Amino acid sequence: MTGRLNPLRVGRIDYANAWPLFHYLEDYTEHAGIDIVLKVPAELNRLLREGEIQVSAVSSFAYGMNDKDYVLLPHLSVGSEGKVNSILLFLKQPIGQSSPQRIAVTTTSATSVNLLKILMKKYYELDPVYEPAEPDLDRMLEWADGALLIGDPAIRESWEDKGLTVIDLGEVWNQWTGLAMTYAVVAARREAVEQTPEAFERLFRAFTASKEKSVGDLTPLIQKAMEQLGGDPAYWQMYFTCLNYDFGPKQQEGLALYFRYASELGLLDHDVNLHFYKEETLPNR
Ligand SMILES: C=C(O[C@@H]1C=C(C(=O)O)C=C[C@H]1O)C(=O)O
Repeated sequence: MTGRLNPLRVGRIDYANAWPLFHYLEDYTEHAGIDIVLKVPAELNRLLREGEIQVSAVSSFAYGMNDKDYVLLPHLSVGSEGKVNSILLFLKQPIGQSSPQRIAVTTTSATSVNLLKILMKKYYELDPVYEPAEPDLDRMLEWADGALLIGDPAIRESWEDKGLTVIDLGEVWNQWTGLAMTYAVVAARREAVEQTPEAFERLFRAFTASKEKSVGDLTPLIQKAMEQLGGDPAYWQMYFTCLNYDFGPKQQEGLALYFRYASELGLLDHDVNLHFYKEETLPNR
């Protein structure tokens, strides 16, 4: 044996936005050594924190809360520089006409709920009350002035015409700051990486290969998206192209500003450092 006692439990976000990271992952790990746990982001955030899974695509905000216990797998993320198309605030009235007092926020998110709070406070200079709710737009708007949805439910609602004002949080963030925004990162529990470094190296290579193959030819993902979620090829081509799966200096700069604002507003109680599992032994990092 190679020091790999148990399969690594790997959290996979159950939304189309993360497909490129995962679509070929099991092919590249040869279906050995990993168990995939498919959940919405908030569930994965909890499972990783509790050590029920060792590595996961999680909300970037969840990494920020636990940066001392986690390390990042380099070059992997879900983000956008501009429109994200699936992190949407649906409002009954445009903000210029009437300020929302109560906003229902999906229980599935961590990054976007806090991004909304940052944008409301600092960009729109508004202070609504936020109430967590199951991601069901019609029910949310029975009692709220606006509702935040993410992922596939946001995509489905963006195809309906309910006479609502729709705000794309990735677009507002980019117009305001000029920067990219990163919604999810791939994080591992530090002690798990230390216990089985070879298993993580294999997993990291498989993630990178899955991402490159997915982005290199979107056709299979577009086909799957149409079968599972509807829409047409042009929509999905646009959707996967607006998203970005790298985590280079540009993405890190945007996320660092997000974390700074989150700390300023008391959404995080400490400053966040980005630790990468491979580079962390290098000096001056
Ligand atoms: C792009 C998206 O980003 C997701 C948003 C998340 C959050 O708000 O916590 C978490 C994971 C991301 O995959 C989306 O939901 O559509």
